[in-house]
Amino acid sequence: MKRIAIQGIAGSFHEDAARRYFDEDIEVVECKTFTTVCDKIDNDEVDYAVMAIENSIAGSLLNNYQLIRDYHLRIIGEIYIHIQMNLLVNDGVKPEDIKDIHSHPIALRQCMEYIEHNYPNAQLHEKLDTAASSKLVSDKNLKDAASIANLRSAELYGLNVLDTGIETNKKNYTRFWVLSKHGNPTEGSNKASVCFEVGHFYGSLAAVLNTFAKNEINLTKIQSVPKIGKPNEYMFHVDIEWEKPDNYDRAIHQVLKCASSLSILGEYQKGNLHNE
Ligand SMILES: O=C(O)C(=O)C[C@]1(C(=O)O)C=C[C@@H](O)C=C1
Repeated sequence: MKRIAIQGIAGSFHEDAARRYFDEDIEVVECKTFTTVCDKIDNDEVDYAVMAIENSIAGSLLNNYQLIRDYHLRIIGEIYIHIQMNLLVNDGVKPEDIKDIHSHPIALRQCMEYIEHNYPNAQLHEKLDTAASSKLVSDKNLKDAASIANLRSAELYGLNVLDTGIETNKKNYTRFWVLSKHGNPTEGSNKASVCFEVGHFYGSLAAVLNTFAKNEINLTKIQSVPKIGKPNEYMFHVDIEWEKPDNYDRAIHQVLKCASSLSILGEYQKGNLHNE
């Protein structure tokens, strides 16, 4: 059975992403931090990892770009999960009892309008993941607290659903990458994630982007990530898609001539969007 590392515990969105991507029996290895996730792949303790890279409301997880580069991990796939948030409580807890709300910081951000409108005086507590907040509320049998998490965590930890669909924007998606230590391009790849640096002179970034355009390569995301310890220096991470593999090969060849460094982090199949 494949072993998959995630940041978080059973019932988190990471677990959901892992189970949906592999669509077979997997063993989920729970980790406290993303660094532990990377260590586990590096030490061959797991076969793959699933890692959130961006959310349609909260934006990119910049530190995860850095980790993937530092650990030389390969991106072998991606999956988009439709994120729906729920307010979960123990038996007998009513809305007026709630003084504390526990969740992952990004999940709290996704529900801020609801919280401010319904629980303006509640104390917010940031936890490592949404499921850990449900587990805490349940384990301690808190009668004045709620967690914000998904429905599976309510089932797993025996909580009741007080309110559902509480995220501010209903088009709330998180994109997860599937990572491995080694890995060849996935068969039938039509997407790649690459990162590069350019010199500090006019037109250097434009030259790289024009090379993609000229070769009919569709740029789906560009993200600049600061280089730690080197002020004003950035790595550019781009996601690109193609219809004809030859166009991709030619574009990469040409980019090598105009970028000062180029790494291909992974070539994989464009991910599907999964609804809850
Ligand atoms: O806390 C969880 O359940 C997670 O899987 C983490 C996470 C994230 O990192 O953004 C995943 C999806 C949601 O956007 C909220 C939280």
